[in-house]
Amino acid sequence: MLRITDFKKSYHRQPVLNIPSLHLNSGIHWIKGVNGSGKSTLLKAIAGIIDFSGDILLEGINIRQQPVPYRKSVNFAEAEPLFPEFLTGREMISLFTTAKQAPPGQATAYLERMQMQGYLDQPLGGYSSGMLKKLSLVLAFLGHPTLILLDEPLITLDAASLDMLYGWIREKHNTQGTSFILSSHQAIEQTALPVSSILETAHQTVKQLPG
Ligand SMILES: Nc1ncnc2c1ncn2[C@@H]1O[C@H](COP(=O)(O)OP(=O)(O)OP(=O)(O)O)[C@@H](O)[C@H]1O
Repeated sequence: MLRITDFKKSYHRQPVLNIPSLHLNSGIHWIKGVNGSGKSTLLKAIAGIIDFSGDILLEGINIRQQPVPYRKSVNFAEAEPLFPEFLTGREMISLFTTAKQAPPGQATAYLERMQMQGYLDQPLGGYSSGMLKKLSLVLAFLGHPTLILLDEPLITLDAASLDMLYGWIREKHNTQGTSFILSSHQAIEQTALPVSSILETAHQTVKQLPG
């Protein structure tokens, strides 16, 4: 599903990640590692929003040579989402529905299940961190991506929303074959999510362990 080769990333000439080769099969992958070990950097590179050297291919689509089809195949929810404060939740949903060519009714179903209808018309500047998190997660599920990247999706969610999110991941994976890479500092129980592999960032590289 995802193939990374000769990957190198530095910030201000300071090396952060060096991954000679990494191949992920279709599945749900959990990325863990201590603070500052490079989890967000790896997810942002796979999402195509930061520069790096090397190659990333998703189902054979090269991030550099075919950037538009590649970006259409990947959805990303950041750890601490930042949205324009003057837009409403409904406007963000509308933008992403168009950009991701989401089928009619898809967003509404997610919004109802997360009980977000009551504040969708408020400007995002007034959203709490949990409300922003839920919005970013709904946006990441829109359309039919091959891969969904979720950076720290579990933080700031209440227990009911967390159960809902686990259900969405299982459902999207089982019904559409969507793969996931999600970072989390807290352990993910196999009963909540069937984890195919664990990726551990340490010593400027990534080690893959069985799930
Ligand atoms: N924009 C940036 N400019 C400079 N250095 C950065 C930048 N972003 C990340 N870094 C550095 O890269 C390294 C990896 O950071 P990254 O955010 O990827 O780690 P992380 O594993 O996601 O951390 P955390 O668990 O704390 O979220 C850190 O040393 C960090 O200081």
